[in-house]
Amino acid sequence: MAVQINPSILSADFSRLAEEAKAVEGADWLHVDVMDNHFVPNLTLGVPIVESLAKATDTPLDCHLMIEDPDRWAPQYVEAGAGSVTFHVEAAAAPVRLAREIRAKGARASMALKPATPIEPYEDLLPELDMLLVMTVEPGFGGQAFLDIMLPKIRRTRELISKHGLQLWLQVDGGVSASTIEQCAEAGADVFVAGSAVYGADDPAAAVRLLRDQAAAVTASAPWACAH
Ligand SMILES: O=C(CO)[C@@H](O)[C@H](O)COP(=O)(O)O
Ligand SMILES: [Fe+2]
Repeated sequence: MAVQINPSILSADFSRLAEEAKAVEGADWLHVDVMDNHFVPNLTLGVPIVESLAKATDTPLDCHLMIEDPDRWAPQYVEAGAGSVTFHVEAAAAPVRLAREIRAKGARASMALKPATPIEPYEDLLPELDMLLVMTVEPGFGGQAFLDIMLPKIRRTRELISKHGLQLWLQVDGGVSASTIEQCAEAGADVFVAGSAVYGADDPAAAVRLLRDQAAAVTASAPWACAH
């Protein structure tokens, strides 16, 4: 699979969301951070805004739910138009049932791990997922510094995906920029969320292209990338 770059709308100007979404058309997905001020200490947006964004752009929506009770809420984000819905395993009561429900409703099912959550206990869940998100900052805010101590977890996750011969995508989110994306790609990530690195650039669409070229140059020689 080719590498994918998902700009995070969290770093955009919220008074011009539709324009900001259009500014990154050409990106693979638009990453939408949903925060409820309970699972994380920040409050962003919810179902009605996702519904509006889905109408405002042709780029598919990658909804990252940083909320309590995703078992109840995640299906509503599929109905709102998200093409991919990520729930946090730390918040889900029944992650397998939830992943199956998201898929049954027609979206890609994805599960996220906070920095202190290991991947190993969830090895058996991987076949239920279309994507696994390894957070490279503590969830809650854009513009934080990349946690390079997450690189071994990215590497171990890629090894587990290869060991089971799975096709699921491995996403990284938090502090991904021109100076960190290559390390993430080397470790085995193939889907890259970038907020401040894209929306903080003078030309967000060009920033997406540059990040994609950087990551692609690394994964071109990765054995797991060739197998896709
Ligand atoms: O989920 C989150 C933060 O919790 C992210 O999606 C951020 O929005 C990424 O922003 P940058 O770290 O790239 O600025
Ligand atoms: Fe996110």
